[in-house]
Amino acid sequence: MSAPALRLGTRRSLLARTQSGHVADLVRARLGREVELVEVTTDGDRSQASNTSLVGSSSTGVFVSALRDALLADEVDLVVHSLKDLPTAPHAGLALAAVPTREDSRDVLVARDGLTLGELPVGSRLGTGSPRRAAQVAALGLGLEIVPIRGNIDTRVGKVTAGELDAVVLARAGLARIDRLDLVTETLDPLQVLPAPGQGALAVECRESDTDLVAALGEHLDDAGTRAAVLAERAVLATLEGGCSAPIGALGEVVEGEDGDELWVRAVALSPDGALSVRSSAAGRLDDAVGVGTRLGEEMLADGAGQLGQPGPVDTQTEQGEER
Ligand SMILES: NCc1[nH]cc(CCC(=O)O)c1CC(=O)O
Repeated sequence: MSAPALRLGTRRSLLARTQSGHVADLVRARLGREVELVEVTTDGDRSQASNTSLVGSSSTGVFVSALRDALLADEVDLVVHSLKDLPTAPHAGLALAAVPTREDSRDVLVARDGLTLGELPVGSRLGTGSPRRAAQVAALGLGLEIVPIRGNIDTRVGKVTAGELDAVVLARAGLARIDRLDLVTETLDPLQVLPAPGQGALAVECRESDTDLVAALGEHLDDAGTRAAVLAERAVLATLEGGCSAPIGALGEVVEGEDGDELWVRAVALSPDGALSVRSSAAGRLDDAVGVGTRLGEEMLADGAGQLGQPGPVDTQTEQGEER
């Protein structure tokens, strides 16, 4: 008798289904297991359906927690998250079984008339719901008006098409996954806009107690370079979260060094208006990814990253309000 089909829990949105379908294909091809997609309805999806505001709930990760609940209730065997939506703290009973090879981690501009950031006239309206994107775009000093927006990719792009906004900033990976890279008018250089920790990467999560599945996913789906990069980026974030509420960007990259692969990490913390920022970088070995990221975060705190925050209960780290 062959093993029963693995149940892969997924949200209903186009991006979620595409990501889940991609991992299901990898599992079929590399583990030789049958996979069945099981739809999990999240509070976030429900409140979108009823058009209720999500304000206040995105910080707790409604999209992530519904999938995790389904895992813990044994309704599904594995789930796929956008890694940048995962809280930095590990979840009891769950294992980050695999981090597959990531998509391009950069942010992109989708602007009217094919314009790039530098070509947008002063006073142009640029939409983003991400404090990290808002602060970094403001820091460029282009005189753009930053307009807070939320909603899924279609909703955000639709505001440009409708003429309500001149441009929006999105994750390139999201557009790539839904096959809409044709919308991109500029890919933003990480020297100007550093992506969110984990951006462009997927997290494959399952029950820690499913040790065979954890091992098989780790062996066949995990990409060591991607895992090292995102572990370092998340270690920067976790370290800064302790003493800093400022928006943070971080990007780890694996480069070939003289003695084999090296991990390079760049990070930025900014005041919400982008006027102040602390930037730093660090390098190290892939098997010391968490150490590299942690030391980088500590150095940024020593450089004053803890003094960049803002008053009020604004959750600057979540970018989930933008997805849905
Ligand atoms: N902001 C929410 C979000 N969470 C994950 C993605 C897709 C890209 C990724 O996997 O990093 C997006 C869309 C975006 O940022 O434009």
